[in-house]
Amino acid sequence: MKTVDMFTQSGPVIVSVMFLWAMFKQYCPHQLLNYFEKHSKRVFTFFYPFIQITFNEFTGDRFMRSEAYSAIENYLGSSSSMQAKRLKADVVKNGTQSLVLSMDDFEEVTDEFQGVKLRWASGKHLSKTQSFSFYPVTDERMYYTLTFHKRHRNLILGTYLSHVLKEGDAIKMKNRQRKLYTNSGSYWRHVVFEHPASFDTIAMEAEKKKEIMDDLITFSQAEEFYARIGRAWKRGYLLYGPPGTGKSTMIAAMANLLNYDIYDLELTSVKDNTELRKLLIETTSRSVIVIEDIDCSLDLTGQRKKKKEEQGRGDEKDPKLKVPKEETDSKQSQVTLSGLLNFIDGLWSACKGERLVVFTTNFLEKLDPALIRKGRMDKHIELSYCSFEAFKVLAKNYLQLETHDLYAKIQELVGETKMTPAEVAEHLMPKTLPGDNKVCLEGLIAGLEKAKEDARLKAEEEAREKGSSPEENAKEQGKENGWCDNGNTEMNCKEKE
Ligand SMILES: Nc1ncnc2c1ncn2[C@@H]1O[C@H](COP(=O)(O)OP(=O)(O)OP(=O)(O)O)[C@@H](O)[C@H]1O
Ligand SMILES: [Mg+2]
Repeated sequence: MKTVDMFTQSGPVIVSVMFLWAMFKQYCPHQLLNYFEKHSKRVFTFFYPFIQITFNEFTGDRFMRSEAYSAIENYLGSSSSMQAKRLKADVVKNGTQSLVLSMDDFEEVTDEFQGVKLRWASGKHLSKTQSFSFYPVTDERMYYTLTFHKRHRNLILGTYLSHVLKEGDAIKMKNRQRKLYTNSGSYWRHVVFEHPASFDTIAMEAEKKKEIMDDLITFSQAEEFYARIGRAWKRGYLLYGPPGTGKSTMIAAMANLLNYDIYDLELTSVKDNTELRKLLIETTSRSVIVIEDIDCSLDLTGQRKKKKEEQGRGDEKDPKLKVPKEETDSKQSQVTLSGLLNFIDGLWSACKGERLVVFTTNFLEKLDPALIRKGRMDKHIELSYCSFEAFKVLAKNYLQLETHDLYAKIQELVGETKMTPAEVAEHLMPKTLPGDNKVCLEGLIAGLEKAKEDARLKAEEEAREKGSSPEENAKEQGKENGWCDNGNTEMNCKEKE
């Protein structure tokens, strides 16, 4: 589309009209002048080819900053720093401190959208408020005005303004300081969230890592999809595996990837389902709601089964319609599985914005199948003992090593032992600075050999007690813990069989 510089083209016309009006005022009879003055505004508006929109900093309620104003402020940030001569600076902390620039009062910048030029200007209303104070208080109210030619009315009022608001909100989300919330009883407290974990540093098979990242990114961009299919914009993840395999680290990496806040929900300190509901309703959009060690947080299985027996009806048929029995019985009762399931399924259908719900557990088999069925926990992710591929990620992070003569030995031992990434990482920590890579790798080999020997002795001892062979006993032991020989869960082993 041809770009039209409307301001340059229309300038001489406006100047001529104003000159004629001044001449007319000088020589015109009094009554006629009055008449013209009365109608001059209307005439001027008729000929004035531009439309002007004002966006005030405060809405009707003087204490509420207008969302549109702050979105525009963010949107204009980059063009302001390029074009305006006078700028205002503010510091934003998001991991590191960074400067955010916006245009100063009574500055102007131009913007271009689909070939149409527009002009943004900043202004300020000053008024003196009535006050009993010795010094008069000055009330400042900022505003932005947008000016554009009236022939672009539809484009600007429709597409352009929603583009500005969307872009402005996205910039605001990027610059904001993220928070880690924890609950103490029914109140959330927060600290600044600055965890360094990222998917680059997570030790895991590259293919699996990519699949998780793709899933997260697809979810975060799927607002229209969820609206179209009539589902709440939420996704449940269940992270399971032995202690020290990176479940908590992965949650931090997920939040960092999507730029989300984290709500770490401590269920044991929540008194009842009413408190749980309050806490969950208070969570904001673009957040990860985490319930760690779900199997330890509640006697989930027992309470659910007991409740089922008492009520004699299926709990999970339509959880949205039911009021948890505990809420009606007693305010002192504990959080129950049915309460938790109700909220996961139903509550956020009424809340705007996207949320991830992440459960972690060391014992998958202890969880009630109703809690982890697809739809509630959409994606089950196993974090397991350190594989050779995972070791290579750790070695790259900790030692900046791509390969080494000792890798072959490590590959062999890692395949035969169950060592968590946390333990492997501990061996790779340099003992002196600068570290000696060979010393670290030899330390790891010694650790792996010891773990292998310990496992062999343990299996022998248990076999002696049971009167079976060490190999059979090791297999039995794996099944009891829910883990197979190679560190995979029983469920996974079955899938593989
Ligand atoms: N897969 C991994 N990738 C990178 N680092 C890891 C990984 N697993 C564990 N670690 C390291 O080990 C430490 C402990 O890991 P983390 O707390 O994430 O384990 P977890 O699975 O949550 O354990 P738990 O079940 O006891 O809560 C982390 O600080 C991290 O540095
Ligand atoms: Mg953890």
